[in-house]
Amino acid sequence: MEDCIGHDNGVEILVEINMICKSGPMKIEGKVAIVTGGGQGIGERFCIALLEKGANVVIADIKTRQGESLSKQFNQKYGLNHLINYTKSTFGNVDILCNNAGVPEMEQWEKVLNINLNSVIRGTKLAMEAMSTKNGGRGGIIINTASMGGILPMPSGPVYCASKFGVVGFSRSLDTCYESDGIRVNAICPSFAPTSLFEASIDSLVNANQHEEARKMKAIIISIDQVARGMIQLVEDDTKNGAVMRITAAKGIDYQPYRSSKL
Ligand SMILES: NC(=O)C1=CN([C@@H]2O[C@H](COP(=O)(O)OP(=O)(O)OC[C@H]3O[C@@H](n4cnc5c(N)ncnc54)[C@H](O)[C@@H]3O)[C@@H](O)[C@H]2O)C=CC1
Ligand SMILES: CC/C=C\C[C@H](O)/C=C/C=C\C=C\C=C\C(=O)[C@@H](O)C/C=C\CCC(=O)O
Repeated sequence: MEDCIGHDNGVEILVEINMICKSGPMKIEGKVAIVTGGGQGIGERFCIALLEKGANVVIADIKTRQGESLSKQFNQKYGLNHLINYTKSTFGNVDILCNNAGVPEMEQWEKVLNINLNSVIRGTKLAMEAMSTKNGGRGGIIINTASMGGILPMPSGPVYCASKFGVVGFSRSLDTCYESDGIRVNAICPSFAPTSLFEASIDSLVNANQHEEARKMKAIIISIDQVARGMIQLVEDDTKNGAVMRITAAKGIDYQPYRSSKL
């Protein structure tokens, strides 16, 4: 939650007032995490970061071959039982959900909304049922991958942008779930990170002769490691709930200030 606390030379001072949910950081070791779109790119890096912290990780990806091959690699590196490969069977005690799968702007715009927004809503609702302390669950954290395109307009990807604005609004609106269900929901908004999705978007711009736009995007690139660090920070910081984390080349990891979360 953020509120305006005053004015300084006409500039409103915004401050984040985040509810303190629990004392001490959330321990990731031994927790069960699901990462959608975990087969490559940002999601793959999320899986590694969670495994390094000792979580059990379920990789949920449409590219099953990639997911299976990663499972094998991760099992060798992080030991057996560190990977649970069938999402449904683990939903009983899921602690962390990273709703991360996503696609870039494409002609079939309904598909963009289905994957980038509807799946995030569906996944969140399913996980909340499993996590809710009201249903005997032990609470948990949901991190929805949005984008800086969920904060700023994107003339080259209006539907992608709409989907990510949706993810941000949805995640912020669920900040009350901690009180009733023991679940924190946060959104993470990276700028541009070097992945297949990013490369595909650059190619589309180049094919459309939008070289300047492509150049600008490449000039403010961040690393997928930075994004994973942000995700771990959101998981471990129990004070973050309904927060919108930005990750940009200009400012690194910080939070989007909003005037008020409530009507
Ligand atoms: N790369 C970038 O510059 C940025 C990406 N993002 C977001 O980060 C997330 C991950 O993107 P990247 O790693 O860049 O892309 P990527 O294309 O490298 O990886 C996306 C993964 O999601 C999977 N996926 C796609 N549709 C799926 C579905 N229906 N079910 C399950 N898995 C599915 C793909 O198979 C792929 O493994 C996306 O939500 C994207 O919008 C946000 C900001 C910046
Ligand atoms: C279409 C697919 C390509 C990339 C996917 C990605 O999700 C899209 C990102 C869209 C927009 C990114 C904008 C990034 C902007 C910046 O990093 C800086 O201009 C903003 C810097 C600081 C913002 C904080 C502030 O307002 O002070």
